[in-house]
Amino acid sequence: ASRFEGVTMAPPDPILGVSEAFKADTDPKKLNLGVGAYRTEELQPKVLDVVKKAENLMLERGENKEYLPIEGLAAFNKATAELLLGADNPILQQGRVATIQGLSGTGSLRLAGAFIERYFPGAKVLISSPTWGNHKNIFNDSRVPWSEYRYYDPKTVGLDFDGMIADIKAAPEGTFVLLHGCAHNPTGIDPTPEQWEKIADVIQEKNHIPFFDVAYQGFASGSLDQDASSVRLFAARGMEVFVAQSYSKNLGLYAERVGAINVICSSSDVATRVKSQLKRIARPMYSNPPVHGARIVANVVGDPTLFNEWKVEMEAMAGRIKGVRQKLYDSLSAKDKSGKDWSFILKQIGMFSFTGLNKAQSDNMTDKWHIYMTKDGRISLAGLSLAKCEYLADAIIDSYY
Ligand SMILES: Cc1ncc(COP(=O)(O)O)c(CN[C@@](C)(CC(=O)O)C(=O)O)c1O
Repeated sequence: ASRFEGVTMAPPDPILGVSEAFKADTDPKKLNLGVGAYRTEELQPKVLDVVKKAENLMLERGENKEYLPIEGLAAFNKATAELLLGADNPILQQGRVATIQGLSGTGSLRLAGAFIERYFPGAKVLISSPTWGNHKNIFNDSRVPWSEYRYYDPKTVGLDFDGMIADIKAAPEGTFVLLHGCAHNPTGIDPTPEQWEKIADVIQEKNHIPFFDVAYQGFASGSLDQDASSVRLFAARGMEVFVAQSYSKNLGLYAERVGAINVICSSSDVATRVKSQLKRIARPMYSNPPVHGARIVANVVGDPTLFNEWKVEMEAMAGRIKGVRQKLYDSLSAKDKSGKDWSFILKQIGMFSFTGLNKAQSDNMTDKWHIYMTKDGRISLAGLSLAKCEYLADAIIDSYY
């Protein structure tokens, strides 16, 4: 008998497990609207042209494979903080940001979770209801307690803003409030600029610590600056802020695992100490991060021509998704005689649409129509083509009623 008798079978991941089921499906009509990974109109993965150009540059230079420092590639850390806050942000000149290159968004969130567990014993993280499924795993495994603030209102298929504010206000002073910088996952519903001001007010009033997860900067609206406006608003108020970043979606570096954790601190002295302790946590966790993707980001951002080309490609990706949103809305509106209002599909932003389909209805989408989606009713429009919108609309209407 094995020594591992006690090890039971883990359930498939609610998001990544959907891709596994999709791969196993042999039906030619199958459609993967599960994982938030960008596909072209031909439903193929996309390596951005600027990424290929940056890699060719790197190959010509023949760079070495020496270990990076624990905190990552310096040129990347500089570029990522400037992208987030704006290169001319006085916070950067004052040296008040501790930036550590992390293993993409997930690894950066995890590093922050370990830091919170170590330096804020008893503190809790407040996460949106619903939120990205892996947030709960990350804080559970970091041994940081969490609870939820109201976010999605099924009645209005919109933001339950009053509920959100009330729950943040009711949390014990010094709670970490996890906020999606833009393109909320899974709802695709973002606060308005006025609502962000009020969210910042209540967080300041309660002396909470804002913790942004920025996984879609530039990918949501097509503008890097617009998508960072919520974070910059909080930073401009002089708050100390955690911000996790990811280049999986906006630069298509999914499997390169490129991201960062930024801690905006009240002084450069504090930032220096915070950075030193984040390094101390990273060293026994993975020692130092992978160099390839970080060099790609540094090269793209560091070269004005490549940087501008990246912005054009990002706008094109965001634009393609807006195009399928419109086509899906038109198809549903044309086919659905019930008069249901499907306009939430147009109002939502980013790569997801929260359809309101329940688990049984989502199962029907898969079992009968071979359309793969997460069981919370989320569909990734990044995996949808214009050509497939009619088919998807038929499946949604068949499953809804
Ligand atoms: C809000 C949010 N934060 C962090 C991440 C982490 O991404 P990274 O580790 O690759 O940087 C994701 C990715 N969420 C995806 C796109 C993929 C996933 O589940 O990992 C999703 O389908 O929701 C995300 O949606």
